[in-house]
Amino acid sequence: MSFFSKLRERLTRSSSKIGEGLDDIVEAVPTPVPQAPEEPKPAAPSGGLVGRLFGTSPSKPEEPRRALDDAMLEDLEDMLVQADLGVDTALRVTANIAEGRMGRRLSSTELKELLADEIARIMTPVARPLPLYPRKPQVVLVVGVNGAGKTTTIGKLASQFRTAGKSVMIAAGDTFRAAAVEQLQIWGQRAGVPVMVAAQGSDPASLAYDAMTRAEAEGADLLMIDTAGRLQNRQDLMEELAKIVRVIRKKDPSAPHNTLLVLDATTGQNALNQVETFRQLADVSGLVMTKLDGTARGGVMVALADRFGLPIHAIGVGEQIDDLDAFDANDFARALVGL
Ligand SMILES: Nc1nc2c(ncn2[C@@H]2O[C@H](COP(=O)(O)OP(=O)(O)OP(=O)(O)O)[C@@H](O)[C@H]2O)c(=O)[nH]1
Repeated sequence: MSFFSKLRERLTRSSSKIGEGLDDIVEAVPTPVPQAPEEPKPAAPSGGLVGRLFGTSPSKPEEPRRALDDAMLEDLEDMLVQADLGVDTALRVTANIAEGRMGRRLSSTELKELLADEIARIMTPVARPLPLYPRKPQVVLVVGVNGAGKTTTIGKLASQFRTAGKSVMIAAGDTFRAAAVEQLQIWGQRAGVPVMVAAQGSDPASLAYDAMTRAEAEGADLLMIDTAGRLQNRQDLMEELAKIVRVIRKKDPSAPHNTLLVLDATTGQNALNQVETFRQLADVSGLVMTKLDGTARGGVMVALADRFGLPIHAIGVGEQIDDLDAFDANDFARALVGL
């Protein structure tokens, strides 16, 4: 199954929330024909947005339509806020949809197309795969709260890099949690990648240093370093992360080359707070969003992109090794609105 099919199939809780929300908005106050003008249809559809909107659109003549007015915009805004886009983003998206269309009679399909387009416009600049550098080892520091999906993401990424012919090494930097280390070892085995561990409770920075030394000696392309996610004591965590960075910079002043923040989509708006917090703790260079399957809160991705503009490198839609892929703005936007 292609990742897009998987995304569309697994994003159903978010997409039905938005898709059905849009159906309800249009059907709440259907405008009888022909009280108000419809969206103008060009004579010859030419593909792209115009073609999708007016030419090949599956919108049938009998589809209910509602004239775009302030009340409809307010409904749209409320629905988007409830779908976790956040107030600012919902306002901006709604205003853009309204521009030049007041009074037009829109079908739900047309509204979905318009919304997908607005979402894609916000998300396209942040849809950037994890950049790969010629530097060996490229050091990828992985941060995020416990349970966000760091271990799983490291395992999935390691497996994909291996498949792409890269040699990868993992350092289990959450040395306090034996279970976290074990999980990482299991993922390492699955991905066919060595996992460096240290005694429970030992200094993660010292493990990071040893891992750097080994990765350099073995000529590894990538070193992925897992970290603890205890936000209960921010000061400790900040010092721990700062020390890891200090120590690996003794080996390579340009490291870490990426600091990935892993976020759990099911936390909704809380993901925004986590970005704020981790940006104070570490120099976050990009995001990975996990658990988009089984949550109705996928809209938070749009809020994240709109608020922070940080690259979104990958998204996770399940627990299996191939359930992570690069983030594609158009695929995501269309899947999210239920198209
Ligand atoms: N449904 C779903 N579950 C996921 C996804 N990514 C991770 N998980 C699950 O989320 C749980 C936590 O993931 P971990 O990778 O262990 O999270 P972590 O951030 O390393 O957490 P700690 O090990 O507690 O620090 C596990 O049960 C994973 O299987 C995803 O994309 N979808």
